[in-house]
Amino acid sequence: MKATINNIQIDLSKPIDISIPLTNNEQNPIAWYQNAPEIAPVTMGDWIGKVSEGKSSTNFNNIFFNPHAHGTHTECLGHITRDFYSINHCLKQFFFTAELISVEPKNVGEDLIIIKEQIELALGENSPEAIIIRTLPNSESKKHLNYSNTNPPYLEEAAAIFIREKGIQHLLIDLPSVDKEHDEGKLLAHKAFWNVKDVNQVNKDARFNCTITEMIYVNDDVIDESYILNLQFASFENDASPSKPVLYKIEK
Ligand SMILES: N[C@@H](CC(=O)c1ccccc1NC=O)C(=O)O
Repeated sequence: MKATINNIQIDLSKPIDISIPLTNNEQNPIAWYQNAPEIAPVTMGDWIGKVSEGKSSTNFNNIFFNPHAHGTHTECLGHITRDFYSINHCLKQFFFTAELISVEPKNVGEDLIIIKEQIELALGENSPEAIIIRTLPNSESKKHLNYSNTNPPYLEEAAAIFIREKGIQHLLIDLPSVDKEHDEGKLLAHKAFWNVKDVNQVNKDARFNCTITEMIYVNDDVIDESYILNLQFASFENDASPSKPVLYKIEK
């Protein structure tokens, strides 16, 4: 099935899924000092919600997980504000022009940092609605890592300001955070991207409709270029929700 969006043609039968599957074992990626997610049958007395156990006609699992800690998720500025803002209210459109770029974070002291100049160079003249940042090296282990206390790479504040000033509304990255793991709550890149000046009293010109998606994984065979992004998430009324970003190649 092909679709033409403005003058752009995409093939809906060729989705490129850049989400990470969520499982209930140690193979699942983990961040922020959590244990693995739990997916297990409901039990009531000696009844167990699992067909293979012989008592239930259906498989009927409870799931316990944390959107920020356990995989691909999309968040709104409610992630850092005193007041409650929900991703389900902030994000009401789901198709965007997008640019995939690959960058190798730079060694600065003990940190690995993505700097403004790298984003600027990789974007060139492009002004997409969404930017997808694939960090190099692009090890498959990103789908299984326990990031806790590993000080993963992050975006410098100037890079986040640059992305905001470019008018880019959606930022997707294959790391657990756009900010340094232990930063005493400074959250410089989050604040810069959303233009949040005071988390206790959100300014009117904060970017309420902009989102950050973390812990994606983009396979090596997907090349850096322009795509159409379909950014979907489960309709949780929460600052963040597990999400399923999907790319479509632009057919020339
Ligand atoms: N860096 C923050 C913590 C932080 O960023 C964070 C903590 C728990 C869950 C998610 C977090 N950030 C996600 O982008 C701090 O050190 O206070």
